[in-house]
Amino acid sequence: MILDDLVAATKARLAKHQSQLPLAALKRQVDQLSVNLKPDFLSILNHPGLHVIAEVKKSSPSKGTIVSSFPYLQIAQTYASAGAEAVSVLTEPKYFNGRLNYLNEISQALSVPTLRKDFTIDPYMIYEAKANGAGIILLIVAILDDTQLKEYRELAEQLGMQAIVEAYTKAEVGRALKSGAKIIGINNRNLKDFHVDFNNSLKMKALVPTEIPVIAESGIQTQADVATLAGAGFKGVLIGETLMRATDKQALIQSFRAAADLIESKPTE
Ligand SMILES: O=C(O)c1ccccc1NCC(=O)[C@H](O)[C@H](O)COP(=O)(O)O
Repeated sequence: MILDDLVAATKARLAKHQSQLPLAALKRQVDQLSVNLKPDFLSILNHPGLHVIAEVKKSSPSKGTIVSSFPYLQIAQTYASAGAEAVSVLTEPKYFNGRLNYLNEISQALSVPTLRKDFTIDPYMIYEAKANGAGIILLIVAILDDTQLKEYRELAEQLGMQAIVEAYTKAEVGRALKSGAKIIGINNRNLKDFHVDFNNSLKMKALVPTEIPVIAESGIQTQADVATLAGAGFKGVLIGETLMRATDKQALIQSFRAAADLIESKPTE
């Protein structure tokens, strides 16, 4: 099963990183970082409207190579100048062709927060995210136990970051809420078989109290999709493949934002 493979590969990578840079040394790097002046992601989501989180992703397990040309910094800069309010950067190397240095360079270049998109399985990876400039990490409910979910989110917050706690099923949404998640991501992609169902996020959103911002993730393709999610009360959309394949990324992000704004400005009946 792909999720097991992803976790196994992450464990091997983690062990390698820990032997190259022990946790104590990584913590010292984090202690020496200058103060983060970027907007806080939770405050961004709490502003009215739907916020676009645009993803920098070269490959994926479900699609293989998405783009052959990958000027990651330029792509991230285009996203931010088009109005994306956060940029997600894949750092998983084996299945997504991601790199930590992409996160580092993009974080340094942008004034919007960056998400370390990876399979967080150990506190070490949270310090690594911080050391490489991330303002947000991802915690996937399906690969963490209840104690890890709570402790890893709290560690991220202590380090001045936010955690998106990602759920796919009703039970996972329940566990995300129980763990005290302040931001919930609902995936439309089943990470066990890659199947994407756009309606999954719409169904699961109803289980989350309205005061907790919810982000819809995966398989978002059109202005109509974005409008539907805005109308359903989502606070964010995480969009990867559609943007990566777009020739005019700026125009596409602007059209998504316009579609969301149109719904926001409609008077309620
Ligand atoms: O994208 C995949 O194939 C994938 C497979 C297994 C685990 C995670 C996977 N993707 C990570 C993501 O969550 C997406 O990159 C993100 O939600 C954006 O999705 P999309 O807009 O469909 O590229």
